[in-house]
Amino acid sequence: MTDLTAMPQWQHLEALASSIRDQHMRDWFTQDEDRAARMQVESCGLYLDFSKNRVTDEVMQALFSLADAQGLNEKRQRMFSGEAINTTENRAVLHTALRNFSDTPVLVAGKDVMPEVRATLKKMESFTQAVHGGEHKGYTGKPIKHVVSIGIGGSFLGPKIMTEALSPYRSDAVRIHFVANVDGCHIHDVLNGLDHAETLVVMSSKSFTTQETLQNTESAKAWFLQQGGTQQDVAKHFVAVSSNVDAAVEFGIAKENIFPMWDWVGGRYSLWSAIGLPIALALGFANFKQLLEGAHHMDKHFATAPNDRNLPVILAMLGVWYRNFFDAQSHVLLPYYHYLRGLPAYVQQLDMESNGKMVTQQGERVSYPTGPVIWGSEGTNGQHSFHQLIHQGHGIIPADFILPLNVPNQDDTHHAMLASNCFGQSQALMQGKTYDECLADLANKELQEDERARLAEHKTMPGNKPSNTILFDSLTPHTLGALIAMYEHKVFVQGVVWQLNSFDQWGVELGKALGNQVLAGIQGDVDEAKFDTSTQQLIARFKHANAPE
Ligand SMILES: O=P(O)(O)OC[C@H]1O[C@H](O)[C@H](O)[C@@H](O)[C@@H]1O
Repeated sequence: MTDLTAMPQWQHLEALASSIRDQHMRDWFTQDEDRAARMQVESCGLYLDFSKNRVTDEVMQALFSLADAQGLNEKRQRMFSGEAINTTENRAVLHTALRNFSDTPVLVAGKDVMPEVRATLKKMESFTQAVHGGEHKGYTGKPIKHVVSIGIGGSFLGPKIMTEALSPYRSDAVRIHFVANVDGCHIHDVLNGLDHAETLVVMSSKSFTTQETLQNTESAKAWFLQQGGTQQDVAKHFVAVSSNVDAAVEFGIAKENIFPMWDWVGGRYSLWSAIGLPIALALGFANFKQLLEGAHHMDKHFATAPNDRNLPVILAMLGVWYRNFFDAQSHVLLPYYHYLRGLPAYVQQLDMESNGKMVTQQGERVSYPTGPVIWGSEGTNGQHSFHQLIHQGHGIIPADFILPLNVPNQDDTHHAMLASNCFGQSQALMQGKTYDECLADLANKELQEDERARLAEHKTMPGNKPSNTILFDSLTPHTLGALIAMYEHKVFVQGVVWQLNSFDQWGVELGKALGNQVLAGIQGDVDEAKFDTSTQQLIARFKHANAPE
């Protein structure tokens, strides 16, 4: 494989980066009245203004050439058609099949997966309707009023964050609660006060081997039995979602209560599968289906739109530009919508678990930076804390501002303030405030000249800080589906450019394995001498603090 950094497309980008490094976006906007009108795209209900980026038309074309040279078209086609592009686990990558509402079959090793996908959706629909309609009753005959969703990682973030984002669509039929952490405080707080006879537990684990989820489900089961349920009643109150059906049955979940998924669905891409059951239970199946349809819409856009009109491709290549040619270490997501406050955490797993890698598909060490740190939180809160660093800190942190143009049940003044803060921040980041402007502001102050100069230096904002602004009419399930799929495909495109396998997660696997070994150490099942001395002393302290009196 050619070294990425030796490719002519890469070197051309390096030259372009040097040539524009000292230019300011502020001047570009003044000199080019059409800039904003040219650098905008709209599709699937999402509008993107990417004009506040440190790019010229020539840079964008050069970025697209790099994507093409890296085989984006062919690799995208291979993903959609079910080839085993996850080459370290020899798996297809088909979250797109889970939301495929076309008639096109999707083959994995020669077998069409669509009939199974449709059958599982049907099962989810019937189950959701039975719970909401009161036909699925608890063991005492009471209807289900509370759903406790247990899972972690992709089996938690998608259901939790999508449900939260679509709060205005929540069904009154049930209340949903999420438990992820193995920290007992979490499950204790959630179960405390619930009536076991009207509670349904949805246990979600693709692998059915995840320690946290197994333990939390055991604790929920113990609580259920302690409250008066019997082993026989468990079937009415516990269902599971897993690709490991045998392990789920062995664990004690009735076979008919298991919603299948498949190894070609990655954990962080799984909300579209039966892992989304808690979303359907919280919002109703019709809304869950709308979410899938929005994502399908984005899939079609991603597969067919030319690069310069293609939302995921544009976002991905801007990210490559800053990561590789401007040394940006991180990327910040700023949703200006309280219900979408979980988006940074969602994209954190999606992006960092996918592209936080240093070895190419061919097993060679990369010689260039790959996935950035993803972080962020809701606006306007961040403006009163970490935005300081984005405005005046060292280096650049590209930002995505995300705002619904309409919000349900809200005061117009609040929303106008929210929007003006959002637009005002991206404007401030772009234009900054010059030393001379700051000096002029201090002109009337009774200060010595050198003091005035010193203060002006502190107040100067360099500007030239890049951002995208993503707007949509209101956050419907359809729009949210499109938004999430857009970020999924952005991550895919970057993985293609960086030559990574975006679909495995060996780093996480090691942590899981070592965690289990340490547990065996704490429980006295293995010789502690096998651990390093630091780990030994930590275990010893823990044991001492927990020793029986
Ligand atoms: O669904 P499970 O098999 O329980 O896995 C839950 C999570 O486990 C790991 O930490 C993986 O890195 C995640 O991608 C996955 O979502």
